[in-house]
Amino acid sequence: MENMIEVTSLEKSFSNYRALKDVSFEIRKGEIFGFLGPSGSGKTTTIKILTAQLKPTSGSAYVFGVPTHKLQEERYRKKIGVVSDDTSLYGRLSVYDNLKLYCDLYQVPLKRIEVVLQMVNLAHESKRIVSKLSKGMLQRVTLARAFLHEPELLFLDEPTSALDPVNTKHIYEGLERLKEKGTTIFLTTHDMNEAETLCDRVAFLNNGEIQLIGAPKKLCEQHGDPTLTVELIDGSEVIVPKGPDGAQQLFEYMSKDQVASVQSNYPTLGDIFVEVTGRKLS
Ligand SMILES: Nc1ncnc2c1ncn2[C@@H]1O[C@H](COP(=O)(O)OP(=O)(O)OP(=O)(O)O)[C@@H](O)[C@H]1O
Repeated sequence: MENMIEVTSLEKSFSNYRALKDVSFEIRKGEIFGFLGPSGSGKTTTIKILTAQLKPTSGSAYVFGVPTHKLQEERYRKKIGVVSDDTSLYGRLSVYDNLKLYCDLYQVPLKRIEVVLQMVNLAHESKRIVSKLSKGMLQRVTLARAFLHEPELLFLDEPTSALDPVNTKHIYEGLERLKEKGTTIFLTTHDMNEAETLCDRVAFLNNGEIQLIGAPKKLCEQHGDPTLTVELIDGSEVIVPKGPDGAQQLFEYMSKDQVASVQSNYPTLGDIFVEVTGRKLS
């Protein structure tokens, strides 16, 4: 599969502080890739380098097969969408007028506004003045704006941090739809559930270093305990090993109709993060 992003031995220092240390990863076309790390681990710095807002100190970063400094060119800018804390919306204008300005800038038909407002559950709020919106609504307008020009590559810096569960679910559905259309998504989050729900692969970032990369399910299997917990109908629990011995035990419980449930003993991504980095994510 074609790579959308290729980062090799990336370093970023601010004065003497090394914010990114020998960071390497690639992101395939059409993937949702999660960058997970606690506050200060270097997630935003990475996004800023990948969107040409910051220059790396050393190492290389390629997006669409070109070095990131070329991304300022209009033909590449049009293919990228970025959502971060910095909303850059016009406070005195309505939601609709903010999006209209963006349509003009990116030569997008105005009918897209309705589509993206529906994606972020703001279809009935288009006349609201931006300065009067809640933090969560602002976050959703920023997402709508990033979806407007149907970018090939989306950078989302903690896209649901201000959202309630209903709107979070709405955004997840929107992101899944974009993925189905082939959009590649680079997502940073503190939220392990978000990563497990959305991401094809995740990288754990800690103190500017990548400590683990993989598909959430695979990571859980690799770090899992090779046992099953069998809950019996009398309420007791038995741990049985996976494999032929466990199968025999399970068969005996089942043939006596004693099994209420069977569960794999997999850790969550959060458990693995603590195991690998020695620290909690949030
Ligand atoms: N312009 C800057 N000048 C000096 N230090 C900086 C600058 N930008 C980031 N840093 C430092 O680099 C480190 C990584 O910051 P970064 O914003 O990338 O972390 P983060 O993982 O995105 O954190 P958060 O989850 O809180 O947004 C932090 O220690 C931060 O203080």
